[in-house]
Amino acid sequence: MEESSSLHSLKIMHGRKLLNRIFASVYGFAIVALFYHHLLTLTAVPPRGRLSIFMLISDFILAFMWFTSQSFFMNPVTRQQFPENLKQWVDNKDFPAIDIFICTADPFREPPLTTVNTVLSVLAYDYPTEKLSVYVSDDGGSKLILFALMEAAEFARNWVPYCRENKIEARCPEEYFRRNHSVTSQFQIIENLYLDMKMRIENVVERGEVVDECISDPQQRQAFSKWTKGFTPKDHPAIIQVLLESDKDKDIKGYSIPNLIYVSREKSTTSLHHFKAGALNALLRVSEAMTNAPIILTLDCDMYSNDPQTPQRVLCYFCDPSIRSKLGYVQFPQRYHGLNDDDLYGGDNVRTFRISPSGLDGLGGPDNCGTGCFFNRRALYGNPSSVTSLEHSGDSHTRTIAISSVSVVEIASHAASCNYEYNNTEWGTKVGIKYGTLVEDIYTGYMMHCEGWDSIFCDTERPAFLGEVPINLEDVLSQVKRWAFGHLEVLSCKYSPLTFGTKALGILRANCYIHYVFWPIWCIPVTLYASLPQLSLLNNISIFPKVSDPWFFLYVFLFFGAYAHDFVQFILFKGTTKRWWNDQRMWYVKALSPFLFASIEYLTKKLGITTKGFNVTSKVVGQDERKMYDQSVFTFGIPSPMFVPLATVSIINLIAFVKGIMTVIFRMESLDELFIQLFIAGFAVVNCLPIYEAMLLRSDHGRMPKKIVITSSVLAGVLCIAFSLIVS
Ligand SMILES: O=c1ccn([C@@H]2O[C@H](COP(=O)(O)OP(=O)(O)O[C@H]3O[C@H](CO)[C@@H](O)[C@H](O)[C@H]3O)[C@@H](O)[C@H]2O)c(=O)[nH]1
Ligand SMILES: [Mn+2]
Repeated sequence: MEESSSLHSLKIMHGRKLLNRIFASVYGFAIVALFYHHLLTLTAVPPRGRLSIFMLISDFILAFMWFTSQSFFMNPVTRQQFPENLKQWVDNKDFPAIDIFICTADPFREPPLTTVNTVLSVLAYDYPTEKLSVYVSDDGGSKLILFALMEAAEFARNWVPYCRENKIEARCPEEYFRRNHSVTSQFQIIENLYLDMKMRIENVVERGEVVDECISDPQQRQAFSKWTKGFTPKDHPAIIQVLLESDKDKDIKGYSIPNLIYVSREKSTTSLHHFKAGALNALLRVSEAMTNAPIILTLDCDMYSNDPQTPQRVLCYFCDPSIRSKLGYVQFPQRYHGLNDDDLYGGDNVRTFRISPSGLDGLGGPDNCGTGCFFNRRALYGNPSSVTSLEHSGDSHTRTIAISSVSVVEIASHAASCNYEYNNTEWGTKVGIKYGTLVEDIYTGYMMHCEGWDSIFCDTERPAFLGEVPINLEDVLSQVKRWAFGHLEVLSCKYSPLTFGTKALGILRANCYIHYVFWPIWCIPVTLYASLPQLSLLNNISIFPKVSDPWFFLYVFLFFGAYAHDFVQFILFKGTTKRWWNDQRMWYVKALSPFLFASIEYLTKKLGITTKGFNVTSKVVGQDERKMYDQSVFTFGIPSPMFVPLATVSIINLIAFVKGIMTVIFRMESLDELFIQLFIAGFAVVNCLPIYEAMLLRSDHGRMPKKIVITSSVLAGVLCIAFSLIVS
């Protein structure tokens, strides 16, 4: 596929592949040696022998995670797309229709203006307008969202032709006006229109309701009348409102404009809703009744399009007859705007959203990450060879009745009802986005792979989509906790990658998913490594080889080898040293806190004590918060229990480190025996510097609350004393 007409290329990076494999072999050998050394130490006299068991457990888990992670590096590939060659393969008029699904759930955590910007950025795609339909799912059932979308529909009539005529690259208006300032009259007209719209939306949101004087059009009034008495976000009938219809509505230049449809699925307190998965499935059914496009793009409300040519890029795959029949989805990485230079909280998640999917790409396809994913509609209805899927492969061309007609809206409303969520349907098990976990994205992609679908990773130079990251620590930790919890649900489900996955995908591919779902287990080795060597150091117990012992070098190699490998991967994905440093620090933070909490919550749920819902990540940014984030200062602010393990561990490490140094200075003892422990404590102390600062030195809103400092200090003290008593 390298001729001048090819649509895409795939290159195996042979050099990298060889290096990765050599490194994996050497490192693997070193791990075997480590276990041999463990065997030798286990026979030593207590307390060292007793402690060694814990270090053995830690190292076993670390080795397991290392082993499963190696699959990501076994077949590195790069891809390129050549959309300029598309016309040789398919006529513009034969482009397949695309249904775009945008989910929002809470107008107060997800500002309607954010959703509006995302909607406008995709309405303005460089794509035949009559083939684009944008469906917005509003899980909050909020008038505010509907109002904002009505405003967006009006503005789109100006915005879409403006972007096309001026070949604008960034078609998210907020971003465009932030970056561009021009004096041309056309620019100023459109900017004023945008600012007016923005003001109206923000006013309504601030007021918290859509009052009568905000509505001018009788048709709009009728739409709002569906919010009858007794309507609550958790209990209301389905609402479907066609806001733009490409057959009827025209932009200001007289051209047709894409469809825009507001959908708020039925909610009832007696039925499960399955969070985002349920919302997407409702859209799947609604869109089937209305436009039934063969390609579906799913987006979170904050992920705006940053490249109007993205659909063409995707067609390079969907229009290639040699891969089309088995292609389940094309995934773009999650990338973000608004990160600070050093990416304080590792929000970029390079490992999760770029390094790992790119590794899976060489083995049969990346995992699905929920947003920025172009699905083959058929793939959501069955395996590649299933007959039933044929019914769903229709194109909007075959449609004859207008989507706003009473009969179509009635069918669509029925499709958005709760009836599909009761036990007897196949939705969420065999059909659509899969239920049963808070990470419906990973699980759905994984099940598609098991059914025989392939996927493709499209990591373009210019990010195709840009989203928002949480910029305060508490939000970051809660998001990670939800993901970790979701992974445990996949790990323990009927189709666990550990059992079903290894059979369906083979060990190499399944390993990647095993690595994902075991994610929270990092909490065990990290917690043990962050406390035991330090507590032992305080009691002068050596648990690692002396510096003069040849085994010492094994530890040095394992530590620096792992970090160097990680660093190189990070840099290859255009990371910087500072970002890498912050990212590795966040890895500890995640392991010590949200992974631990998710595991505990998961156990309590299994025991039937608690339940867990989807805590929507806040996309509202306070000014104070933004300021601290931009200055790269950690925000602890609220007294979250998730900060306790972090603070406790940082105190223990500091005490141990100080004691170790004092021993060297004042007692002039050589640290031959305790060197590794002192090194680990020192490394942790350097990582914890922002925590000490937040505990002791700061007085702003982001400092660590007294309650947390006191609790953690007491806990650290208790641990130190308890440990001394046990080992003495
Ligand atoms: O009941 C719900 C809850 C959430 N959402 C939507 O789901 C999306 C993702 O929610 P968010 O709070 O932003 O979670 P994140 O952790 O940022 O989302 C990541 O992780 C999710 C799985 O946990 C994936 O579904 C997302 O695509 C992925 O971006 C948002 O558009 C929400 O509006 C719903 O539609 N209904
Ligand atoms: Mn999000």
